[in-house]
Amino acid sequence: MSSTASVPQRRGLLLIVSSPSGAGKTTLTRLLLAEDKSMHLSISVTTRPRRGSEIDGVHYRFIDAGSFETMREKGELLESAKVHGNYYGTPAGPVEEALAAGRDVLFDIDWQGTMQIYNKMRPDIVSVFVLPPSVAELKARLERRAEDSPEIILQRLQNARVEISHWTKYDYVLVNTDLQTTYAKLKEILDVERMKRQDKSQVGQLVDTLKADLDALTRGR
Ligand SMILES: Nc1nc2c(ncn2[C@@H]2O[C@H](COP(=O)(O)OP(=O)(O)O)[C@@H](O)[C@H]2O)c(=O)[nH]1
Ligand SMILES: Nc1ncnc2c1ncn2[C@@H]1O[C@H](COP(=O)(O)OP(=O)(O)O)[C@@H](O)[C@H]1O
Repeated sequence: MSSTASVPQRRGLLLIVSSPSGAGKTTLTRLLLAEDKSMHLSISVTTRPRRGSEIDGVHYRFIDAGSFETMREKGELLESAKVHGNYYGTPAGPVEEALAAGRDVLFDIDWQGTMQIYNKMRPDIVSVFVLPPSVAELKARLERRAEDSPEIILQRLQNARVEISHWTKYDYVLVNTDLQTTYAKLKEILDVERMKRQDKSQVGQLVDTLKADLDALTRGR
C-alpha cells in the first residue's frame, strides 16, 4: 500500500484589520504577532508625530512629508491615505518579499488603504473590521491609552463616524467588548481562512492515493 501524502500547503494571505481609533486593533494585532511568529507585520510609514510609547521602525517608520511624497511618486507604496490629518502608507517591498517567502502579512490600515489593496490583490485578502461596543467605551479607551491630547482624541472621535460606516466592505466584523473573546475570534478567522487556501492540487494528490489504496484493499472482495 502506498504511503500517506504530505500535509497540504497553501498560498500566503493578507490579513487586514481596521477600526476607528481606540477600538483595539493595535492591541489585537500585537497579540496575534506575539503568538504567531510566522506572521509578517507590514510596518507603515507615516508623517504623524511619534507617540511616547512608539519605536521608530517597530510601530511605524516616522518620516517627513517630503520623504513620504518621494516614496509615493516613486511607486514604492502599495497604498496610501490621509488619516486624521496625517499621511500613512504601506511600503510595497517588504510585503512582496514576505509573500514571496510564503508568509502571511498583517496590516493595521484604514478603510481607504483597504480599498486600494482590494483592487490589486482581492483574492488573497482577508479583511476584519473592529467595532467598539459603545461610544462611551471608545472615548474611555482613547483616554485610558493616554497617548493623545484632548484635541487629538476629539478629532479621532469626530472621524470615527465616517470610519465605522465602511464596515460593510469588510469580510468580518468583530465587536471588541472583551479583549480575549475578540482575540479568540480573530484567531478562528485566521485559522479558517488559512484552511480555505490550502493548495488543492496536493489535496487532489492525496485523494488519488486514497482511491488507489481503497481499490487495492477492496479488489476482489
Ligand atoms: N491607509 C493606511 N492607513 C494606515 C496605515 N497605517 C496606519 N493606518 C491607519 O491610520 C489610522 C491612525 O493610526 P494611528 O495614528 O496609529 O492611530 P490609532 O488608530 O489611534 O492607533 C488607523 O486607522 C490606522 O489603521 C497605512 O499604512 N495606510
Ligand atoms: N476589549 C478591550 N477592553 C478594554 N480595553 C481595551 C480593549 N481592547 C483594547 N483596549 C485598550 O484600549 C486602548 C486602545 O486600544 P488600541 O489597540 O491602541 O486601539 P487602536 O489601535 O484601534 O487605536 C488601549 O489602551 C488598549 O489597551
